[in-house]
Amino acid sequence: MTAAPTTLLRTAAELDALTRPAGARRAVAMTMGALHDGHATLIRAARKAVGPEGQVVVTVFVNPLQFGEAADLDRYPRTLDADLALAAGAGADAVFAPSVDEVYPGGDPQVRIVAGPMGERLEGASRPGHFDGMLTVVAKLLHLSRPDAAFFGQKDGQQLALVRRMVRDLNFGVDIVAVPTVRDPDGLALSSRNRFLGADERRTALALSRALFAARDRLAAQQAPRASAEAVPGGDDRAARLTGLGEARAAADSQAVTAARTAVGPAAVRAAAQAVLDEAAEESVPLVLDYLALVDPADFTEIPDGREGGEAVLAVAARVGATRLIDNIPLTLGA
Ligand SMILES: Nc1ncnc2c1ncn2[C@@H]1O[C@H](COP(=O)(O)OP(=O)(O)OP(=O)(O)O)[C@@H](O)[C@H]1O
Ligand SMILES: CC(C)(CO)[C@@H](O)C(=O)[O-]
Ligand code: BAL
Repeated sequence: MTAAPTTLLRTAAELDALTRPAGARRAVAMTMGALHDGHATLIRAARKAVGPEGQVVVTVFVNPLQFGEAADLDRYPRTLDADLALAAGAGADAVFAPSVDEVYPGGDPQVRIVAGPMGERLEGASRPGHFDGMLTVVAKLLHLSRPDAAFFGQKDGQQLALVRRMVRDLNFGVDIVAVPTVRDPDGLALSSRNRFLGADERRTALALSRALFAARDRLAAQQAPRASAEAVPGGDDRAARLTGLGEARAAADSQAVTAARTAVGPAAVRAAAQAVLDEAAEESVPLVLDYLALVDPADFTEIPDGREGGEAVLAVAARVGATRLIDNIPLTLGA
């Protein structure tokens, strides 16, 4: 079955004139185009949320304001015809694909959203001004499309956290919905920039997701003995009693269990990921690490080594050849 075509809207006036039935909810999925299945998942989630009566608008706009390197902006893929077909297949009613002049008619805007300290860490440190430019266009696109809900991918975790923060701090009155990262079967997070990777580069790039999974597995392995330690009645007391009885082997086992109980920590999680990245740095097509950080999902500050519980995001950014990639994974410490 071929999907109903989406309406292509080129101007703010056309978007403004897009009507919806009374009571129908509108959802927006913002993109920079070169759509892939990660975007399709966002659009399908939006469609599911608003139902068949609702309206799904996809925006396709490569926002110059959020690019630092001119070369990155120039080579960013632009594939509007394929994007329209993908958006239609995923359930979009309309695609808003304005020109740069349409979005910024007076040139670069004088007044912008400032991301603040949270926008200066990690991605913000590597791409100065990126998050100010991103939030400025997200604010504009929210005003132009006036949705009830906007859908963002967890792959761009810091972006998602900042959009949530802007909407809350500045009372935008729109629901921000997060969509889990969609990956290729081998683990690589889908990204429009993946198309720049040659076969060898792609093999090296797999180290990003492998590093995150290694950290997740290290955490799970530490948590399994910890869970059984908690099931042993008496823990440390029992070890002492057994030593007293000369049952040295059993005491050693109990002490190992106690040690495992305290071993769950940020340093071990980071180390597991770092080991994979270090290996990839030695490949003939090397991975060049930008950052690996275990952060608090609320504000993207680094989690101190002493913290053993709570939600965390392990985030990584690296270059392979001329392509810069990011990925992250949510983790629960001490669960
Ligand atoms: N693999 C993915 N899974 C889920 N959501 C994704 C994925 N890739 C992108 N998205 C989301 O789609 C929206 C648009 O992202 P964007 O157009 O920048 O795509 P992209 O693949 O991240 O491109 P790139 O990282 O190369 O700029 C963002 O909310 C982003 O988080
Ligand atoms: C949210 C966004 C569309 C703003 O340009 C962009 O940062 C993206 O594609 O993630
Ligand atoms: N996917 C986030 C947008 C950017 O890289 O500029």
